[in-house]
Amino acid sequence: MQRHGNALLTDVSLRVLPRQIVTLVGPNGAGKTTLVRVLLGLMSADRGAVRRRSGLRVGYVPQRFTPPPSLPMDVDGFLRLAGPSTEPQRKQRLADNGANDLLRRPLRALSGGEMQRVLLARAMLREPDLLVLDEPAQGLDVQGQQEFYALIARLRDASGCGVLLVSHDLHLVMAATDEVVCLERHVCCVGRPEDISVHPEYLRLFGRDLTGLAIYRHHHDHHHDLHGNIVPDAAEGRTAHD
Ligand SMILES: Nc1ncnc2c1ncn2[C@@H]1O[C@H](COP(=O)(O)OP(=O)(O)OP(=O)(O)O)[C@@H](O)[C@H]1O
Repeated sequence: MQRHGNALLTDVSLRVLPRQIVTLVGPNGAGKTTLVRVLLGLMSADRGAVRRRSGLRVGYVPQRFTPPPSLPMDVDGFLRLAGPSTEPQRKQRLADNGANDLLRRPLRALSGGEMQRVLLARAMLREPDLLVLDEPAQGLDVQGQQEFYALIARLRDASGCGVLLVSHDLHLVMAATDEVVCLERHVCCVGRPEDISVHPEYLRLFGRDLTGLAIYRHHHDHHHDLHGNIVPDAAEGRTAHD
């Protein structure tokens, strides 16, 4: 996929199965959001195909949502915008997310963590087969992120939906994910966390200290030109870089 002569995504392939949590990690500008937008049908790729199971329902949780001042509504009003639902259903979705007391709260009064739970409740009201979350825990503290990822895993267990999660927080998502896909405009590395966490290639890509806060080190046998195209290092006599 190219835009304005820049290669945004090249040779990307990924699959999300029912009940599976797939986490997309990669540095800033790696194309994670672009890939999510292609998968959601909001952008079209120049080549390739997106295959959806027939009748697939998708729930989406964006990176962040700031309600405009011109939208004075409470949480219940916001959830009603998601589509037809009853008040007990809306209450239940909030309760599932540990946000029981937020139904009558003005949307603009919510904390960052509360807003993410409301956005998740809104996505789950659609009873999705696939839940897509683009860096949903950004802005939460470490404990808040851990709780949020654990909540996503519980919702997956309860509903059986597949989950595609975008995250920078490799060390936190490791516990909650079934498969990690590392993207830097192409797929650098993919596998089950327990397998790739001991794989030399994975350690080379992400650093060795997986017990503490993971140090995000990204090693390559190639580099990218100014347009994002992949250039093998051997072609220019370069050595691998961090
Ligand atoms: N429509 C577009 N036209 C041109 N360039 C674009 C377009 N959309 C995205 N880009 C560029 O593509 C690159 C990838 O952007 P994207 O938002 O997908 O990355 P990301 O991995 O989600 O980054 P971050 O972690 O910073 O959110 C960026 O350099 C961005 O400027």
